[in-house]
Amino acid sequence: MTRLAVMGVGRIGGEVASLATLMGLADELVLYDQDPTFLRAQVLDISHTGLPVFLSTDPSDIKDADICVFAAGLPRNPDIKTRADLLAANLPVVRACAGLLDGFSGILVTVTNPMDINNYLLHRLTGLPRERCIGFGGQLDSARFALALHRRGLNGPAAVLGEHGEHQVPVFSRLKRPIEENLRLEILQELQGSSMDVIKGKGGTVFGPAYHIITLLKMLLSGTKETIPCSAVLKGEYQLSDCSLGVPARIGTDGIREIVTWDLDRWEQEKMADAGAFVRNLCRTVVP
Ligand SMILES: NC(=O)C1=CN([C@@H]2O[C@H](COP(=O)(O)OP(=O)(O)OC[C@H]3O[C@@H](n4cnc5c(N)ncnc54)[C@H](O)[C@@H]3O)[C@@H](O)[C@H]2O)C=CC1
Ligand SMILES: O=C([O-])CC(=O)C(=O)O
Repeated sequence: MTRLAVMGVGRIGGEVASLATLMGLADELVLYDQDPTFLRAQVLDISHTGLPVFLSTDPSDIKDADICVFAAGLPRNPDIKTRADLLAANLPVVRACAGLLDGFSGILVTVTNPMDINNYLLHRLTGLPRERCIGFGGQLDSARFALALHRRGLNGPAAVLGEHGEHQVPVFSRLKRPIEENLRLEILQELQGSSMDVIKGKGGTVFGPAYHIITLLKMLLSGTKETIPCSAVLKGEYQLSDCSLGVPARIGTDGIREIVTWDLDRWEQEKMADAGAFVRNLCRTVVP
């Protein structure tokens, strides 16, 4: 029996709950949202698939979930420039929802922006071990990076580390040929703006994130031990601590099995250090 909880069943949470049902990933879904009318509508809509999934809206069922996807809170609109600008608005949401995770011992997948800071905050507020707190965003950024490379006729493993935000760190040193600084900066700038193009056009990103969240859930449920970029609470890895940041991590049924150390080049090391400093400073403002 697999129980999946989704907190915040809007654009992202709703799509994940729907896809998980369609793909038969969970036997039980616990859905939670602050808007009871909307929550009821989402539950009814999923139930009308007729698929054999037990649906609960009782928040006390969240604590027994195997995995909880946290997607509650405000998304960006074209007036909100960076994901970090959502921190103040989503802080009360994270604090309120952390209370519902009392006694939860499954794996928490944090999606709500600013995701890295929220993942760290939820780790601290819930006391969940860091291996069970996975911040989602690196897979999505990496897919966008792969597209940017492909458009330029470049190939190779595309991975983005660092912040899920302005301080993202595309890893160029693992590509087949050296990439000079100007092109790196051009691609970085393109990646920084890629989700805003979707937000401006349709109100928010959904298909891309939902696909990669589902892929992550499948990894967690099957234990394939793949290495993916995701945000992890760091204790000295990449010379960083007291924050959560995008790093390569081997995933298994218990969450993060190992944070993998890649040899980054000087440009990437500097960008990682900048990302770490930026996220750590924000973490300090929210963690007592
Ligand atoms: N990490 C990533 O790669 C991505 C992160 N995001 C982030 O995910 C979050 C959700 O985005 P969307 O689904 O597009 O937003 P949305 O507005 O469609 O859905 C958010 C849901 O959260 C609910 N909510 C708000 N406050 C709540 C509370 N205190 N308790 C329970 N539910 C609450 C709302 O009622 C709403 O249904 C945003 O912060 C967005 O920036 C979105 C896409 C990708
Ligand atoms: O950009 C945003 O606000 C939503 C998000 O995190 C993404 O799609 O990567």
